[in-house]
Amino acid sequence: RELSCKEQLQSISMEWMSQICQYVVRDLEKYGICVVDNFMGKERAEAIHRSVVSMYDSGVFVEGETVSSSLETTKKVRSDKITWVDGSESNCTNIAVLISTIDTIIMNAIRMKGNGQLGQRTIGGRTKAMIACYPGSGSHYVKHVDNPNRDGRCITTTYYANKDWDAKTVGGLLRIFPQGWANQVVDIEPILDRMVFFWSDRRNPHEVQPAFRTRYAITVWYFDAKEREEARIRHRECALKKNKANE
Ligand SMILES: O=C(O)CCC(=O)Nc1cc2ccccc2cn1
Ligand SMILES: [Mn+2]
Repeated sequence: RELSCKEQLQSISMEWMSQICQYVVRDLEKYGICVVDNFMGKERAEAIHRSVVSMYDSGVFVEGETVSSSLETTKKVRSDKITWVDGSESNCTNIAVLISTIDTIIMNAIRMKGNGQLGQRTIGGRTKAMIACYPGSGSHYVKHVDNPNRDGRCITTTYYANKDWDAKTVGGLLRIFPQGWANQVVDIEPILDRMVFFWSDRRNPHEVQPAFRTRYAITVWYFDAKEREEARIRHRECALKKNKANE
């Protein structure tokens, strides 16, 4: 019988967990970026790869929105296809284990800090998991900031599910331009079972370079409780203003 999500989680040793949390806390606070390899282990990583491939083949992915740079030309700023899952969907048990593992790491990283904060942030909630597929043939994502205007998202966590990826031949690098590092860039190959954590705000502009092979990534964003609440209030106020204007 397939182990339940809970049983699978328990099998992940607590020792490993606390090791990873230390890296995440240290690297996020020091560099704003943390890369962890062999995050789920080879067997589970390959199962996640199979799950996202079969989901993609089943046609549930939709176009990532294209932001028109001006009226006449709707320049394609991104060409990924996405689908959102919470892990309860069919064929998503492994993704549910991935999401729970990231949750545990983030929550324990905060507990480790003692003051209940990670980088002066109090984490309060997260998005569902966004599975993105770059269908190859040069698909990319132009340089952007995930959260430029305080929408509440504070940590971006992206997991890569690409077998035998070789960026020298098929591109697809995640390139981060960390603010305050002069003109240094951080190039991250989207290899199988690699997990990346980085601050979602203007500290980490990043791009996905053109990929010439199908490229899968699973992203979960964690909210800063205070910033999220403030964003909700601003959102409600501007909705009220709009209603008043329409009356
Ligand atoms: O796949 C990677 O290496 C990262 C790709 C990436 O930056 N994806 C992404 C996807 C997004 C989708 C909606 C809104 C904001 C978004 C910001 N970033
Ligand atoms: Mn992004």
